[in-house]
Amino acid sequence: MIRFDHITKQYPGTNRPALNDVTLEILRGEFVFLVGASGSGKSSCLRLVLKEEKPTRGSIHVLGQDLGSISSRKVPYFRRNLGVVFQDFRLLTNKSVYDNVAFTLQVIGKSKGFIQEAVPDVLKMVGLAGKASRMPNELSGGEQQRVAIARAVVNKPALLLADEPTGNLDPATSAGIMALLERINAAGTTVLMATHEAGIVDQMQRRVVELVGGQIVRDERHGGYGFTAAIPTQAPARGSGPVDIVEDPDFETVMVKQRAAVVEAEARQTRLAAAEESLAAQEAAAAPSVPPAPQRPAPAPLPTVERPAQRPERPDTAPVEQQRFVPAPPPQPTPPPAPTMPVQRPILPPPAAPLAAPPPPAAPPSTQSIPVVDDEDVPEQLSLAEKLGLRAPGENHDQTGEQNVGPTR
Ligand SMILES: Nc1ncnc2c1ncn2[C@@H]1O[C@H](COP(=O)(O)OP(=O)(O)OP(=O)(O)O)[C@@H](O)[C@H]1O
Repeated sequence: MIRFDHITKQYPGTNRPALNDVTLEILRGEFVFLVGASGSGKSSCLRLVLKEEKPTRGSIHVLGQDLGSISSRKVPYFRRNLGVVFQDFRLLTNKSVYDNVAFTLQVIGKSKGFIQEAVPDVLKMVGLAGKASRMPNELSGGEQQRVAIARAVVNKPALLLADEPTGNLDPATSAGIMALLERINAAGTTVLMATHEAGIVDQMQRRVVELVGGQIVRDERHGGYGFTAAIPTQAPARGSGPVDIVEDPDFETVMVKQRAAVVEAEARQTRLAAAEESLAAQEAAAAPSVPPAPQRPAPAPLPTVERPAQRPERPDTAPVEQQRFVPAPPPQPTPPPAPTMPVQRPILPPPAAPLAAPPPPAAPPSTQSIPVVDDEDVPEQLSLAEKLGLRAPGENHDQTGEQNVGPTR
């Protein structure tokens, strides 16, 4: 699903790498937490998977594709197989909940009929079926994040990347968001989540990959947050009830459809990767001065066993061995010693009723700056559609995104 082979990432103008010789493999269906102190390289990992950044050294394979062989022009198509959720939600503030989710499908040219079926389904899955016509500023923070998750998964991605998705939420609301991500993972979507939330990681006991100074220092099958828990976590607010995620009786029907769609999307991606490999081989044969592309490993077989509807795959079937990664000592300046304070393990509340918190102001869309290194790099400022991988960088589009949207090939 994701493979980093000896990845080093050094940003221009810096004197030490953000990631230093990182080798990591994440298999289909896993739920992986990426933890580590601020600046340890978590977001850099996610940006590399998204191909927002290029590694300085090493190779990355995602969904069977060597990212080094994907041209800038094809990056948006590659990203259609990924869902991305950010800490600041990044909703379109002038569009309703329904339209925020539908927008993702409109820009990739899905039919009106498809959108009219898919959007209510996914809103049901995230527990917002009754709030489709609300505007983002009429929602709580947790609800806004659920819209963002709905938007990320409506296209049935095989892989969901989440960069601190609970960073702006209180503990009770965070627990609800995590329950939702667990259910999405149970439907077959692989989840890679960067987080500082010790309580969540400790509670879920999923695979944990810990970074210190750009190197993996721990890769545990059933991990807790570990020594990086220096960042204080809030106790649940008094009176904040647990969060109702999905109590709709049709929920399991929706999840069955979601599972089938993810399997289908993976099969489509495998076929696409094989076709692109064949095309690359033909192009290489036609241009003898270009060295042949390194051979890609055969795609892993598709899952043949349905996962249980209620429970995600438990770690005892996970393919990772505890503490299997023992990194070499970092050659760069030694990272600060791990804090010796005991790990905080706040108890997460059980899922149940929605919070009545006042809606926070919608976060403005973030414009992340990406350094330009050469012509192959993605442009510095990306629009939302570009950021979502739904439109080629630099491609013309209108202001609202409601007109002239469609497939870019
Ligand atoms: N665009 C950039 N240009 C230069 N340096 C960068 C850039 N992005 C990140 N870095 C540096 O790379 C290192 C890793 O940053 P990264 O954002 O990956 O860390 P992180 O673990 O996600 O941190 P946080 O938890 O605070 O988000 C840091 O030292 C950071 O300053």
